Order: sequence, then C-alpha cells, then structure tokens
Amino acid sequence: MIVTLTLNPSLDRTIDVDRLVKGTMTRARSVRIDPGGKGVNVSRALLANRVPTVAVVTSGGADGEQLVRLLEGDGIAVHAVPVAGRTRSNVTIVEPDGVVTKLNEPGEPLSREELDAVADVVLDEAEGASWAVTCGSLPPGVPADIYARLCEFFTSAGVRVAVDASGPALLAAVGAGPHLVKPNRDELAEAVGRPVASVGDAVEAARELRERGAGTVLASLGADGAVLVDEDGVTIGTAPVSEPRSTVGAGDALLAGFLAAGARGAPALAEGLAWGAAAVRLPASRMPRPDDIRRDIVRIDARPDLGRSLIA
Ligand SMILES: Nc1ncnc2c1ncn2[C@@H]1O[C@H](COP(=O)(O)OP(=O)(O)O)[C@@H](O)[C@H]1O
Ligand SMILES: O=P(O)(O)OC[C@H]1O[C@](O)(COP(=O)(O)O)[C@@H](O)[C@@H]1O
Repeated sequence: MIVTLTLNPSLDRTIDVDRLVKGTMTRARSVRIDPGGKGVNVSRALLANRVPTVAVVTSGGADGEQLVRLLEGDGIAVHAVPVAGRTRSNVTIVEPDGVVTKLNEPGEPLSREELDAVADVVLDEAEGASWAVTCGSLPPGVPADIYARLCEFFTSAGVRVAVDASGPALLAAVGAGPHLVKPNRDELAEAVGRPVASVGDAVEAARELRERGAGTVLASLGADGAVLVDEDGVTIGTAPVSEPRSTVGAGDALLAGFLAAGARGAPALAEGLAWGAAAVRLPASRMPRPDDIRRDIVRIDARPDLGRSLIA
C-alpha cells in the first residue's frame, strides 16, 4: 500500500486554445477538468496500474467536494480532511504546437488545527504502508519544515518516505533523511544554488542532496529523461516521445512508476521513465494505464555522456 499526501490539491483545468496572446481575449476550444496535485496524481497513476493506494487530501468548498467526487468516481480510495479554505484551481493552457502555459494558484491558508488533523489522518493511514509520498507546494502559512517533520514520524513508524517538493520545503525534507526525493531540473538547481546545464551537473547536484541526507535522488530532466543516484551509484536513462501532448503530471507518473517497480536501481528507473513518457503522450494530466505504457522506448545508458548539455 502506498499512501500519498497532498496538502494543496487542485482541480486542474486544461484549456485548449488555437493561440494564446498575452493581453488579448482568447476563446477556448475545449476544457477538461481533472483532480490534481502531485500526490493525487501519484495515486491516480498507481491505481490505474492496480497498485493499492490511498490519497489523503484537504478539501474545501464546492471545488473540494468536486475534487473528492472525481477521485471517488475514478475508484480511488480517498481520505479527505475538511478545511475552511477553498480548494484551488490550477489552469494549464495548451496550444496546438504543444506549448503549455501553467497558472497555479497559491491555495488558501491552513490553520494549525487543520494541519494537525491532516497529520493525524496521514500517520494513521500510513500504518503498515510500504511508502508515504508527500508531494507538492504548501498552502500559505504552512511551515516549510512540515515534510521534514512528517518524514521523521513516518520513518520512526517504519514507513519509507518519498518527497516531491521545491524550495525550502525540499531543503528541510532532505535534512530529515527521506528515502527518496524527486526534484525536477529547476528544483534541483534551486536546491544546490547553481545551474543544472548538463547531465553531469544533474549527477553532481543529486550527489549533493544525498550527502545532505536524502537516501535516493530521482532527478527528472524533462525530455532529457532522468538521473538516479542511490547507494548503488548513478543510473541515467531516457524515453523519447516524438509528439508530446501534455507534460502536466509527467513527473508524478515517473515517481509512481519508480515506486511501483520497487524504487531501486535501473529496473525501477526504466519503469518510471516508461510511465513518465506515457503520461506525456496523453492529454491534460491523464495518468497512463497499462495499455499506454511502452517499455521498449526506454534506454538506460551504460556509458552516459556526462558532458551532454540538457535541452534549454
Ligand atoms: N518532452 C518530453 N519528452 C519525453 N519525456 C518527457 C518529456 N517531458 C517530461 N518527460 C518525462 O517525464 C518525466 C518528468 O518530467 P519533468 O518535466 O522532469 O518533471 P515535472 O513534471 O515534475 O516537472 C521526465 O523524467 C521524463 O521521463
Ligand atoms: O503543488 P504545485 O507545485 O502547485 O503543483 C500542482 C500541480 O502539479 C501537478 O500535480 C502536475 O505535476 P507535474 O507536472 O509537476 O508532474 C498538477 O496536477 C497540479 O496542478
């Protein structure tokens, strides 16, 4: 069982337009609404591949109710903690050439009591779980060390912890010694305070996060694939997609596939890459099902070129 926690979930609205011009009125061609937020997507991807999972989310207002309805409609076991603030909406605008513009709301503040209630629920749900996955941005006012504190509780209960966060929340979590962190290229660069321009830069930065406390670093590099640095060393792989449709949720699918495959070494990296590539071939934040996943496109580089520049 894999438990996910999303403190700042969202209704993801994906809007297709012919062309987006800043400062003008644009008519949408179509709109799709998905339940969203990083932990929510990890649970959606796991369930789509028959891996048992529970999604713990906050839920506020009519949009929070809709989020829970959508998740339950998909058959996801969801434990929603009611909160006063409205659940946010994140908007992704997609142009026909695949250019994507994202607008993520900050979310509404959580009170101390609400945060304590969520922590009680997720610690309870995680009892006996193989992994607790804590993901995504924090609502305003939530202390940046929340993932670090939860990590200590989960670890002392014998539950492995994966963190997908950014900025101060990621840095604090790394110091608490999680089993796994999944930064993307920007998050990795911010965490180490220097640019990540090549595969070698990503490896060095991932090594640094390990030195600071993370057990395994799965650094996702968009179209450049991913770098895995764990106790066994460095593994690098790619899974090219010739016509990407939507990258929203690709990192969540990568993480879900990696965990589903045992979270260790090249086999898990390859599975994560196959799930990430499958998500990129699907519209909006649709999570891949078994039929969408092609393992034959994954390449694990036996002799990686560390000097290779990453796509801008
Ligand atoms: N344009 C792309 N082509 C092929 N695979 C992609 C592309 N964008 C993302 N991916 C896959 O999705 C994974 C996560 O994407 P990334 O953008 O790094 O993370 P995040 O969605 O968390 O920002 C990548 O490691 C890769 O496997
Ligand atoms: O919590 P954040 O950082 O605002 O991100 C939330 C957004 O990220 C997503 O989980 C997509 O994640 P990725 O594209 O990073 O894989 C959306 O569903 C959601 O709208």
